[in-house]
Amino acid sequence: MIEAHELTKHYGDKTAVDKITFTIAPGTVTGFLGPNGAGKSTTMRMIVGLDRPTSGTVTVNGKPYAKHRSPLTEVGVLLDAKAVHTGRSARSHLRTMAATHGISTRRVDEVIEMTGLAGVAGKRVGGFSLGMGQRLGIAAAMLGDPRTLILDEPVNGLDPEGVKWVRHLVRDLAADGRTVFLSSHLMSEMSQTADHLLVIGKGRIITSGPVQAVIDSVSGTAVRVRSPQASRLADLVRAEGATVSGEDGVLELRGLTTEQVGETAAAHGIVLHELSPQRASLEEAYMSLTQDAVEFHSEDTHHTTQEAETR
Ligand SMILES: Nc1ncnc2c1ncn2[C@@H]1O[C@H](COP(=O)(O)OP(=O)(O)OP(=O)(O)O)[C@@H](O)[C@H]1O
Repeated sequence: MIEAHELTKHYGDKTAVDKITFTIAPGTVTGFLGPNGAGKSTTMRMIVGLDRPTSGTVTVNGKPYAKHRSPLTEVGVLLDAKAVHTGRSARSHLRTMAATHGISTRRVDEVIEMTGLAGVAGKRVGGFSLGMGQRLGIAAAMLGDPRTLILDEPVNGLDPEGVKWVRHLVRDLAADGRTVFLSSHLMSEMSQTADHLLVIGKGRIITSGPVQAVIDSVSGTAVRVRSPQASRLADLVRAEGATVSGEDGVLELRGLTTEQVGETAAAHGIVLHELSPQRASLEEAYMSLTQDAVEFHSEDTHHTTQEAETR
């Protein structure tokens, strides 16, 4: 469980995190989303005591991180996988970490096995690929068998097999009753991995809630209907308050549920060839939610090409 209350961080004049209050519940995977510079890493760093809040509080499993006597067994953290630049082997790096926290070497071997590093555990970490570094970072986070995991961009640099592995790993950890809080810019991956979302922009919470509720709050659900009597159905559902668009026997309705549309059709003997909810993707919802919070807008590609041509 992670609980933040009015958590705030200023860097000089810059407000990186602005009075955010949230609870990350155990037994769930909570995705932390937001554009570059939104304040995700700063929030995660404050949770694990690497940055001191300017004001407000944050606790993990009921206490500030620094107050835990054995933090590694409470909270597993992956913040910057590239941070481990060492000439030591992966095994020796993990053993050193384990030794300073009273964790057995058997557990080191377990996490090496669990993260698929067995074949390279004797190799120098400095020579690791980005993906191997991520796996090592996850192994280190898992070392103390913690109740809470905080993972900043855990799939960054992983190949598709690695991405799938992280997805299953975090889902299993949450199913075990653990708290998993992870950030990612990969929306399709997040929609498959997370139960809940916390979306921030410019240091403030934009929205939070179950993934589908967040998507529906933005787009609402449209209903697609195909019928040989489409125009008659369109008149009926309009009378019930739906907005209708479409042509050639295919309608897209908003404002009614699939159940309501089906029942209206049945009550008037209208034949349906298709009746399906049309949900927006998380990516579409995310873009719409964060459009005012993006600090670093990309230039329009077309525009850039034209500029390049005139140079
Ligand atoms: N040590 C620092 N000193 C000054 N400003 C900082 C520092 N760390 C972060 N910031 C600023 O705080 C804001 C939030 O940064 P943060 O790294 O938390 O965002 P983020 O959501 O993790 O972004 P990204 O998705 O790019 O990793 C940014 O404007 C950033 O420039």
